Amino acid sequence: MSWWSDDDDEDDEYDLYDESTIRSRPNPKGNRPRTKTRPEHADAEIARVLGVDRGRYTVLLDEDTADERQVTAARASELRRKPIVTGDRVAVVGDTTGEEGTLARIVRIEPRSTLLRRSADDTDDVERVIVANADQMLIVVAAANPEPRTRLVDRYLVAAYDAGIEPMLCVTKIDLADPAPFLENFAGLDLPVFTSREDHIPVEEIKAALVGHDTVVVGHSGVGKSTLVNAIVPGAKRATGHVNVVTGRGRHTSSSTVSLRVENAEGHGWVIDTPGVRSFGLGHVDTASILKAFTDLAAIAEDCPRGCTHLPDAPDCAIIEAVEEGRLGETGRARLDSLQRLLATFAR
Ligand SMILES: Nc1nc2c(ncn2[C@@H]2O[C@H](COP(=O)(O)OP(=O)(O)OP(=O)(O)O)[C@@H](O)[C@H]2O)c(=O)[nH]1
Ligand SMILES: [Zn+2]
Repeated sequence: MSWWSDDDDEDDEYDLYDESTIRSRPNPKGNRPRTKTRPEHADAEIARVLGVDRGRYTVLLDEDTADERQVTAARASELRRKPIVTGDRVAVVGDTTGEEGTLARIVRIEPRSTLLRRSADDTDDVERVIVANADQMLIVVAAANPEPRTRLVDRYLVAAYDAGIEPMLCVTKIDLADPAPFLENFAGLDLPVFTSREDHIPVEEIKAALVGHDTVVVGHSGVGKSTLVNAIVPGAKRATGHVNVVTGRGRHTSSSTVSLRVENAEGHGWVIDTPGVRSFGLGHVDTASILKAFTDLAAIAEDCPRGCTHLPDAPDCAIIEAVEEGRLGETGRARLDSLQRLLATFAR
């Protein structure tokens, strides 16, 4: 089962294993809620969640110090069903030595700077969280085999914009097709673009963009994402698969989300590699969160009539007027086209 398909349900089966079986003594003072009288876990240490696997969390403690270590942890029952995801910063207590067979306990989720979410499909308002605290998204798409799909990239872009995450694009397999026609679709966006082929991956260029950031890497199965990640993070050992020449689909060879450290002479950053995405519903996205990614256009939209859709038939739309008057320069038209394409497809 894909980790994307239903994280919450997975937790159900494993609730058995969390620390709820270890009860604290009953509160002698009576009926105030137990959480209020509990110590505030002042001794808790803050850790980075590297990965989640069947109710167990791999967390990193004392990051960037001599004591840095990976620890296995379970969620405390007081967290109830709050999802904890890769990239979360959490407070852990208990045995945090990380020694074989030990299990620490996650008692708190720290406030998140960003949260990448999806819904089961576009009509679903229930959100699932995917990755926390990423500030960049690297969208990997193949120039061919499988054929690039503008709409899928649009979906990633909207998810990133909605979360306040900066998107970047890497087109792989440029030995198989010229990526230029596909890239024209995104000419109006401030989207850094890398192009890559297996025998000539721009490793240093990509690393330079990743160092100092937490980057979630997304892409459809078979696009060469693992090949790319393995090149950027030597030793990552992301499983690579083979594309079925008939269907163009890859086998789902990388099935879990992992955090990998990416390094160069300047420093390091984190790459969060997600398994091939099959569904990426955007039922929770609204017009405002798409528009806010187009900073310049958003400023102009303040002069739009109330409730303006900014779509081609919108009366007195200030953005459309600005573009028609040439006030947004040569790229203005392309940016408006991109905005309208995303709004028409995803906004509600
Ligand atoms: N021609 C060509 N093939 C490539 C390139 N990059 C990767 N491939 C091949 O594409 C296939 C899929 O690559 P992976 O790296 O496994 O793709 P993935 O996106 O990680 O796929 P999953 O593991 O299924 O998520 C492999 O056979 C690679 O050798 C490229 O630049 N050009
Ligand atoms: Zn408008």
